[in-house]
Amino acid sequence: MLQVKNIQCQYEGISVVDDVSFHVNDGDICSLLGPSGCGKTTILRAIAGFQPITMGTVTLRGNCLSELGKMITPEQRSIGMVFQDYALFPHLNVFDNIRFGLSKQSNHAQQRKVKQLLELVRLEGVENRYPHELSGGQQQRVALARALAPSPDLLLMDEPFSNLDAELRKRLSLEVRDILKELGISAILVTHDQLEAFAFSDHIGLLYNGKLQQWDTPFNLYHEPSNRLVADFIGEGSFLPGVIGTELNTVTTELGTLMGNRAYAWPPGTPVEVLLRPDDIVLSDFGGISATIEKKVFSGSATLYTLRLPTGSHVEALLPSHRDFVINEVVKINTEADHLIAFGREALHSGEHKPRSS
Ligand SMILES: Nc1ncnc2c1ncn2[C@@H]1O[C@H](COP(=O)(O)OP(=O)(O)OP(=O)(O)O)[C@@H](O)[C@H]1O
Repeated sequence: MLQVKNIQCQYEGISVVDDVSFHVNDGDICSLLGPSGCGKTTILRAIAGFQPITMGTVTLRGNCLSELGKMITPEQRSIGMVFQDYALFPHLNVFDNIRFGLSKQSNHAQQRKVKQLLELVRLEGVENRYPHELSGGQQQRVALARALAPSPDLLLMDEPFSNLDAELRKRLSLEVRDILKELGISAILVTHDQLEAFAFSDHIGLLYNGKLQQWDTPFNLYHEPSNRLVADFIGEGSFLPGVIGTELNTVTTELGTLMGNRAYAWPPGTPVEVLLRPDDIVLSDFGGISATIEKKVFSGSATLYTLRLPTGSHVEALLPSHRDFVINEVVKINTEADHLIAFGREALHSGEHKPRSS
């Protein structure tokens, strides 16, 4: 339903979004993820109609909204927007804030719609309060209801949960996802919080320096990063040196010969680095490689350990926290990595794609 094709955006002649393309299907919930300044908000503003584009097109349901020299106004786009600071009208109560976008409808239709939305976002009973009389989470729900009131085709959300504490943030983002899924509304969320993007989205676009590095499902972004930049940015993990083995799909490393779920295009003996996620490393009761606990970070049900291997290389392991290892303790480990991603060592730090034969 939304197609963003080869768009470029500039500020004062300098390109900050370059050749970005993706599409959003009906009912799809997506996120734009990336470090500060990578261009997420600029892309969202280009879709909303606040930011001109200097190349490419933005098309919604087949209608071109933006191209070079053309920008349909935000009000004519059938796109709702929720901002980081909620942008509620301080002089209007909750009911009137939500009703704001419905001015073209009859009074009766407005009343009915606002009541439905109050129920949907679970704010019945506070409709007469003013924004300053609401908690952050309640204000965010009002902002959501107001953006949903005109039944937009697409909802855009710019860091909508970032002013909330961690617990509320998590709960509200899942609630909002449920509401959007219930209504079948497509949405794009801008966030720099990857766990939020993982939990919220069907698809995620990872941006770096104004370029889209990968548009994929959260699972693939984590397990099948398309280049080194994505692998570095997403999740925890370590890169272990190895060489392509003689057997198909294998890489020989100091943790043994690892077998992945793909055929590598490099010839045997090519030096590579393999990406090992913390959940790829398991404790081994029989045999295995000795590793020394160097650091540990407790996170409730699991502990993230940094382990030093005999050669001095490091890997990370996420282990159930009921077994509590101490710093400098030596443990035996093995790998269980189905998605064995390798990068050519010559491509390190260049962000170059890994060769794949299939
Ligand atoms: N009005 C402006 N004038 C000039 N440069 C701008 C303007 N707005 C943003 N930029 C620059 O454009 C680039 C992209 O900014 P953008 O706000 O899209 O990034 P972002 O990924 O949303 O960042 P953040 O996560 O920090 O909000 C940045 O380098 C930023 O400094």
